[in-house]
Amino acid sequence: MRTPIIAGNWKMFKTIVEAKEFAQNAKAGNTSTGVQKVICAPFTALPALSAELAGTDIALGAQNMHFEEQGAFTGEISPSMLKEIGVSYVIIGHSERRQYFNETDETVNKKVVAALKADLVPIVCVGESLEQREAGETSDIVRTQTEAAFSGLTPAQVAGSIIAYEPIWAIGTGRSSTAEDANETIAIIRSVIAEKFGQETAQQVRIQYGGSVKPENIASYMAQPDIDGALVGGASLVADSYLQLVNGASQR
Ligand SMILES: O=C[C@H](O)COP(=O)(O)O
Repeated sequence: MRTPIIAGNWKMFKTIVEAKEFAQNAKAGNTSTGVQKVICAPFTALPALSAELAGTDIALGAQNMHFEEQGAFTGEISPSMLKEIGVSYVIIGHSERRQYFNETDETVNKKVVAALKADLVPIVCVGESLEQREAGETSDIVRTQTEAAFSGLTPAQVAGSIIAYEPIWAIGTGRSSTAEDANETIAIIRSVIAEKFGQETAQQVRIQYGGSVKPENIASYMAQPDIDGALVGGASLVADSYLQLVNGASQR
């Protein structure tokens, strides 16, 4: 049985003061068990969150990192810098980074390799645009992105990673994929993992859905057999809403 995982992706929201306030509220209302909880915050808020959330079961994630350990890469953050401040997860290949910051399948792969080497759990994002969906290319796109992201890795490394299926047209739009459609594409991603790394790995790797997930619809996603949680943007910004998502996932 795969443990559900609810990861909040705050994107470029929250100052340190706002992040601390979230952490205090989340700690006060955090009663659910059986769900892995992760908050992926802006770099600047991570040290304060690390201190506030110490001793809780809410883990910290970053939203990006460089694949090199150090070097002349102005503005970048390395895997060990994240580890040093108590980060355990890192989102890699989010569609916003692919779209606005030149992230490619090749850099995604390098980052996944570097994250695992540094003992960070990568949350690898894949997903199609509306144009690609309407052209019937969804399964080809997620196949290509999944194969590329995990190229050269061992089955154990893949089993320990998280995949987030996020159809780009559903991100921040309020237009979520139906739970059935999301499950269908996630099952395709799982079958790609099975082909490349074996059935056992495919049954172990956790695959989230992301795109306009809210407390009101989380249960419908969690009721699907292949959906193991959610990567949530907007609805993870308020502690009460984030905890409701966690509660929804714990009732699976
Ligand atoms: O990483 C999270 C996703 O981009 C989803 O964002 P959203 O929940 O605001 O649609």
